[in-house]
Amino acid sequence: MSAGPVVRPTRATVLGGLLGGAATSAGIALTATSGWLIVRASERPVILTLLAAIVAVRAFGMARPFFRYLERVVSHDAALADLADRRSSVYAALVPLTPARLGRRSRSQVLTGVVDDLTDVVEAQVRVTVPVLSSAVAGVLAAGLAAWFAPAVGLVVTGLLLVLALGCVLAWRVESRSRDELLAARAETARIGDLVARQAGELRAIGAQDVALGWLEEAHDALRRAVRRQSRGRAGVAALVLLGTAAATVAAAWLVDPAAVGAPVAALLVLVPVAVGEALAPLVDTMRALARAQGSSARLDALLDQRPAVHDPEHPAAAAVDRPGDGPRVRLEGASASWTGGADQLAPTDLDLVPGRHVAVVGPNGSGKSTLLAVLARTLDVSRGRHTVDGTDVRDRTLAGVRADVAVVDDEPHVFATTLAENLRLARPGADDDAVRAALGLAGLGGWLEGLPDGLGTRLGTGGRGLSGGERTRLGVARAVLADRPVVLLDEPAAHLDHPTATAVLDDVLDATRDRSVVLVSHRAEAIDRLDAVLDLGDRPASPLTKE
Ligand SMILES: Nc1ncnc2c1ncn2[C@@H]1O[C@H](COP(=O)(O)OP(=O)(O)OP(=O)(O)O)[C@@H](O)[C@H]1O
Repeated sequence: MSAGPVVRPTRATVLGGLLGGAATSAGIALTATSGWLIVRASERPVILTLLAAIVAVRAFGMARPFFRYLERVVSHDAALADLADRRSSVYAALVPLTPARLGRRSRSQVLTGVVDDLTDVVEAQVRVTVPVLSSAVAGVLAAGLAAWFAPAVGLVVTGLLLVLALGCVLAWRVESRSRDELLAARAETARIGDLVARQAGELRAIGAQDVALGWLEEAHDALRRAVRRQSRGRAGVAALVLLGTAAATVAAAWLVDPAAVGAPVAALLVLVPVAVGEALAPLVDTMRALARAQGSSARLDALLDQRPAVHDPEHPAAAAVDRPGDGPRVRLEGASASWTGGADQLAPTDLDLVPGRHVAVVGPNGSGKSTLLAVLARTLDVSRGRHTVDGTDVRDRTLAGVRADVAVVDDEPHVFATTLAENLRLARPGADDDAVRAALGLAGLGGWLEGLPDGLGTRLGTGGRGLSGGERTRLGVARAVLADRPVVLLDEPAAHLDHPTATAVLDDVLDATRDRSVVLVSHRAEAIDRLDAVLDLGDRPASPLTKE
């Protein structure tokens, strides 16, 4: 899926552009007719002859905010609706890419980036498409009106419009070029600053502090140069627009003959380039929004155009009906996997899971423990070897079918800003209160629940009750228990807990999942003695079950 073109006129943006054009034209007409009125009034005519112009000045003065308001309502309404639609479709496109195609950034970082980028792209409708259309409408009207009074002034205004268009192109080039340069320079400054701050002790110990400070100085210099280039570019474009307006005003004053058209009309014509320059100059600034939106759109496209790591087969096999126990038999035979399609991050691994069997997975950092869980949860497929469920290769089954058997508990279960009951029911919508209470009890949260003033209705998360690390982990376990899936994958559930809490939590987890197949990734020795087998991924190349 692509984020779509940045500038894409729709019915609403065209309507917004026309309304904006009416507002900008009213502003130009207000300046021009005011000039006419002031000069005509200085001739002290009969007051009645000025009435039409006075009414016109008032009408233009009121029309400008009126049309601007309508333009804002129409264009913002359309942009917000567009944002809602595009967010839904982008989230839907992100789901199949999660987690394998999202890189190593956390999901919240990915989501924050996507939300910001999408907002930039949608805002471009309001900040770029509408002003460009408005300016085009107002510019053409002003040039036509001036040409009607004096063709030469019409040509001058047309020339000014061309200068403004050139200013926009130059501004867009300045912004597009400086965007990448500034982003790279800022990232490099932050990276080296972080290194110097975090590793200060080590750098001092090896006498490399001055060298590192030199790198920081170089990074700052590069950032300064990038900012200076951008500022110079912006200043140059602003000067071009101002000089163009001044030159057009002088040219109009030189070309208009007050004796031929009368002093009031001459004043009106001389003021048209001033009014056009003033009303359309902000268009140059919209090029910042355009360049930013194009960068955001390119980032979104790069993310969303990826092929998901796993997908449904064309002709899925049916799930086994006669299972040996209460759950599936899951087997890995020489299974290896890669996140990127290159080198394997999980070396050939064997695993045999049957209901009631609890297996610990250990190994040093980066040995592929979480990758193994991703394979079992089918967010990643094996690159070699076999992954079967009840004898059927999982790639012949639907993703939903395989995942329906699996519950995953990671080291930081998310607590949503809603009630305790709703936080649990995410795992099994429709579960009644008794089932929710039972799951909390099995996860060791029974006593905690009794102490809550509002029981299951207690609000958690932002604005609600906070949870300790242990309570949070148990909440994740309670969700897995409530989900009632036969295979439970636990990714370092006790990672952030102290020793006694970790022991208690892991004991409760293993009791609560006694009849299920469990794979527990852990660096901690606390619970491992209670498990049926230990799979050591640090023990390469073979990966035997070392304890039976
Ligand atoms: N979503 C991902 N995209 C790309 N590479 C990844 C992704 N997740 C993990 N990796 C890489 O796969 C390799 C194995 O990582 P994995 O998280 O499975 O190891 P681990 O044994 O669980 O490590 P740790 O104990 O630090 O959690 C690492 O090199 C890691 O950088």
